[in-house]
Amino acid sequence: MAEALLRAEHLCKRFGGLAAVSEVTLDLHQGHIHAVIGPNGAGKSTLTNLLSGDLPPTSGRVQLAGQDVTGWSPEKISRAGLGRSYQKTNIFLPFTVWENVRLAAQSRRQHAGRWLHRANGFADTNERAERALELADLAGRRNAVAATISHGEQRQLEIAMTLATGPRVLLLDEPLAGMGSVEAERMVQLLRRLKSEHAMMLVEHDMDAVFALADQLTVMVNGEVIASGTPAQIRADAGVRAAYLGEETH
Ligand SMILES: Nc1ncnc2c1ncn2[C@@H]1O[C@H](COP(=O)(O)OP(=O)(O)OP(=O)(O)O)[C@@H](O)[C@H]1O
Repeated sequence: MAEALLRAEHLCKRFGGLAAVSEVTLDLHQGHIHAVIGPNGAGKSTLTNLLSGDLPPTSGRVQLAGQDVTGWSPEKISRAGLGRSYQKTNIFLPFTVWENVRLAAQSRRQHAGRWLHRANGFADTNERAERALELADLAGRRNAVAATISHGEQRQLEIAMTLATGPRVLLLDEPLAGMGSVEAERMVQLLRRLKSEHAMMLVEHDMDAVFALADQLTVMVNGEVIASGTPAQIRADAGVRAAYLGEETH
């Protein structure tokens, strides 16, 4: 397999006496979805925050496309190619779908200051926003005010805003949360479409979606990885069934 686009090595995060993330090592590869699952409080959100730069690790390293990005700010990590969607929405509700995506695309251009570069920068930004809108299947809703679109469409918009920053690595935090079955299926199709061009980490509680999408799963319990492997390996893992999956795999 080609070199990982993102690599976490021996990541640890302590909050006082609590080890929220302990010695987590994982790789994300282009064209693969790596799902991270585990019960509430397992450390999945903390791990996501460590990879995106929202939290500094207590120890361990994060490499993005071969570069050590440990301790970098979220903005710098975003410019280096990592896109993250949040559980709590970043959408500006009074703005249209297009305005939200355009603003997200523009956030990548804050260092392109010189007037000579402006015209090109403007075209690039619009192009990236347009492509993100299409990838997220929202082109037909571009003029709708964000507050008026459905919950499922708002989650699509959040993905579109992440895509507009031009990431190679996507960290998706519960993209199916609160969705009905039709919306969930649409999101599963969307994530499938995004897979070939990105390395993706998916944190998700919907096990049907996880097992439908993931190429690899890492299972966390109490901050530790208790298993990592293909969906078939994880389904068959006695430790995982006992600790977490048991009831859902009957
Ligand atoms: N800022 C913080 N300060 C102190 N403890 C924290 C902080 N953030 C998370 N924790 C604790 O770290 C542990 C892991 O939490 P985390 O939110 O990462 O779990 P999770 O797997 O994402 O859970 P969920 O599925 O409910 O979102 C929990 O015990 C939580 O209470």
